[in-house]
Amino acid sequence: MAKLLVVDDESSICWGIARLGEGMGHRVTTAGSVEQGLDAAAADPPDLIILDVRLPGMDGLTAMRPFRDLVGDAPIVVITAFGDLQTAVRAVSQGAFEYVLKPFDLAQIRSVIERALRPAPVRADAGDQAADGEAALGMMGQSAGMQAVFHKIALAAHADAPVLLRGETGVGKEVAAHAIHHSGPRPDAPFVAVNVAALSPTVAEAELFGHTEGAFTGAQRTRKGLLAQADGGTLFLDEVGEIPLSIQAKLLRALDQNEVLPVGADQPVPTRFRTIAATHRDLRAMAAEGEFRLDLYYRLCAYEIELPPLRSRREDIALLASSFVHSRRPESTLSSEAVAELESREWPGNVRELRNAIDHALVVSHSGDIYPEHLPAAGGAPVAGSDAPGGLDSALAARARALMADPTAAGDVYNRYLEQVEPPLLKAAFDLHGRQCAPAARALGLHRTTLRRKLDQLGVDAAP
Ligand SMILES: Nc1ncnc2c1ncn2[C@@H]1O[C@H](COP(=O)(O)OP(=O)(O)OP(=O)(O)O)[C@@H](O)[C@H]1O
Repeated sequence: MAKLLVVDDESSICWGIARLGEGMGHRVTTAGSVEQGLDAAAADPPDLIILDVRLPGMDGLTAMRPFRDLVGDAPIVVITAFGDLQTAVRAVSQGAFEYVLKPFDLAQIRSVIERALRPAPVRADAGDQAADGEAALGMMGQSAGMQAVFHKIALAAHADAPVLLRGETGVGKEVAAHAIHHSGPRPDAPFVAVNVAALSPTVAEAELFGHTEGAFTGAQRTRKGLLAQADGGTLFLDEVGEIPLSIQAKLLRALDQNEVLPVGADQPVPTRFRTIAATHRDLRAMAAEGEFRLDLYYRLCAYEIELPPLRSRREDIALLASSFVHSRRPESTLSSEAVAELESREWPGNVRELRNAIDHALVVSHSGDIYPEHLPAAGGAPVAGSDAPGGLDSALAARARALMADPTAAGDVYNRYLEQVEPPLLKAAFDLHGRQCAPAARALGLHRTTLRRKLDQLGVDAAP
């Protein structure tokens, strides 16, 4: 039997966990505030603490240190309804055993209790480093998908394992890489970002590994490569799927041996850094096709974090959009109609595209608030480098959703939708057939007078 202490101001949660703990054969004490919890822990130190973050008086995260002083290494499980990146990072960096999001089910808590009380052969000491670099932690998201990402970032920050960030273009892989670096133990060490796709294959080797004076035409002096510049810090390899095969073996050797051989040099230069790589491509599939070395893939991907596309976490759109508006022009607000329109779109370019749409709207709306008419047209060109379905289907789906969300279209959505998609078809057919109604109508399978009437309505000069 173990002693559990539950600190939460929601009595129903205390009650539920207490019944669960007792059912598991443990003795459970509950407290509605940190202050009461500290008194209880001082009187009878528990073997496990389950601690809420938002509490009246001192908050749960601040309370972790005084609890630690009382209970030593006993596991502390943090629970919160308000997960954000800072909370996750602070909880993990202060040695939380686990970070559980509300609402949770009791089966989840049961499994955490079982694991927390299991004697651990080695318990990782997450150390005492406060999470600095808060500026880099401006990563936002309230969706369950982003909460899970924050948790993984927090775990990754305090491990040295190579991280692979996966996700479509614009989902936030680079901000996540910064967050991992700045939340880790060496936030002031160099963070060297390399966009591999932007490196020309001819100079990639010299850029990455450096070169000696005279190593090739134009190499007028010795230059330190990016891998050597990252020494002691983090190397962020963006678009790592684009790295030329010819360089992959040399990169793998450098990562394995913690040294690089600059072009033209005969002596390696030591360098030790953590790698964070990012890609929107499926590296495993590339490896199967022989386009990416499998051994390099394994070397880069000890820990994988998948960033979900924005269309699968629509609840983040209003939060992100409002904060982009606020950070650029605090006196403007985003109307609820604009939010509905933004939430209806597909965002193949993800958060980057959303941010650009807000920038566009801020220009168009001059100094006022933002309404749907200020936003750029939905479903722009597919975003380069994206595997997202950015084309016609998503543009049409976005229009459909916008109409469904428009109260003035209620009961007439079908006709209103056709009114929007039909004109480009009719005009294209008309133009393609030399602005002749008869052949255009034949190609479309419409009666000639029907086409003429429709073109008249559109204001297209369709005289026979
Ligand atoms: N969760 C987030 N909170 C706030 N801003 C974000 C978030 N995710 C992305 N952004 C912003 O969106 C833009 C694109 O993000 P980022 O460059 O990290 O994407 P990426 O996945 O690395 O894109 P690419 O694959 O094209 O390089 C940046 O301006 C970034 O600040």
